[in-house]
Amino acid sequence: MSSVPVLIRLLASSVSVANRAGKIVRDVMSKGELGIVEKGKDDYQTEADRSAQRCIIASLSAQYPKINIIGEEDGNQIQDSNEYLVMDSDQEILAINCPESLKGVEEKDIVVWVDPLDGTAEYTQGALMLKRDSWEHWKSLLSHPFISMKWYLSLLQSNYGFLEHVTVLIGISVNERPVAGVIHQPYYKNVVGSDKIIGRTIWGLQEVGVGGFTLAPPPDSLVITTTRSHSNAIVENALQVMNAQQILRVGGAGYKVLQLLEGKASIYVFASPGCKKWDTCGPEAILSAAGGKLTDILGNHYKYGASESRPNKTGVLAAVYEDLHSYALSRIPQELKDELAK
Ligand SMILES: Nc1ncnc2c1ncn2[C@@H]1O[C@H](COP(=O)(O)O)[C@@H](OP(=O)(O)O)[C@H]1O
Ligand SMILES: [Mg+2]
Repeated sequence: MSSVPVLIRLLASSVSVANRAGKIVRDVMSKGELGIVEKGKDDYQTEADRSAQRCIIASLSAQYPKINIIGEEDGNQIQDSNEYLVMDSDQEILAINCPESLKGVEEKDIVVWVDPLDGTAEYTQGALMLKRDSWEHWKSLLSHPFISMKWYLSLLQSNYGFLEHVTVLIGISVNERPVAGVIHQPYYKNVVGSDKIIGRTIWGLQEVGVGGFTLAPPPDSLVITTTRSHSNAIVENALQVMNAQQILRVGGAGYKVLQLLEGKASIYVFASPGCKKWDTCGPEAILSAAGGKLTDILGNHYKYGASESRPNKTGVLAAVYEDLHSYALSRIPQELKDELAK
């Protein structure tokens, strides 16, 4: 076991702990007590964010004490977390042949970025689906302060509301660059043989590739994916200049990168400082392991060293093909780049 390089062991542990965190996310939802805290404008935290982060940080730091692990939520108290300790490792990942360039990586060289629940807005809105069999519930939603008629209709039409947009993200960086990552989708519905399976885990590793899903080429027409809950005038401006056939507004950075990887969207454009390092580290690692590229709106890569500032101040631009990324970059007007770089 100890002959397996630390980077491979860490990725295998991250896959296992992300699965457990996904179960925590589902359990909090089914208990129905979300414990919502408002961190800032349009920025919420729930009991699921807190507990899933405790589980991930406690489990990884118990096994890899010298790794610097940074989570989205404050207060990484790891006392009382024994119930959450996950010491399993994904066997498929453990069997991977480590690329030469990563064999010598030591714990002290690694920074891990954790977003225990990406798409919190969609998660809290998903709670509205809990009592979906009750007519009284649907009637009461009509007067809900956060729900427009358009949302109401889209909620009525879907089984899970926006819960499929929710992901657990773990990004592994070395020398400031993301080299491996995990995106777990707690509400993904899957049928294997006659069994209904809920949840899936996608991973990527530099020079090795990706797993947990089927990589698909981008759609024939230009489809842009972007935020559905954090838009503003600059974000919309950057969308307009793309000349897209369709705009897919979905929640979470992880889910948007999944849209690229599964051929549902061509480019992810978000011209705003709202995303943070934990939103992009894991997704960027997987996207680049699949041959894609994630940068800011100016075309520069983010750095993931522990001392980097948390916000991705100059936005996100990503695509599964380099030429689509270059196209998108060429469409962004200089004034817009200047505005974000201010
Ligand atoms: N204006 C803003 N304020 C706070 N967080 C923002 C934001 N814009 C984007 N984000 C964060 O970036 C992630 C993706 O956002 P979006 O779904 O709008 O594309 C979300 O992560 P979390 O859900 O983990 O908080 C979201 O909170
Ligand atoms: Mg997030």
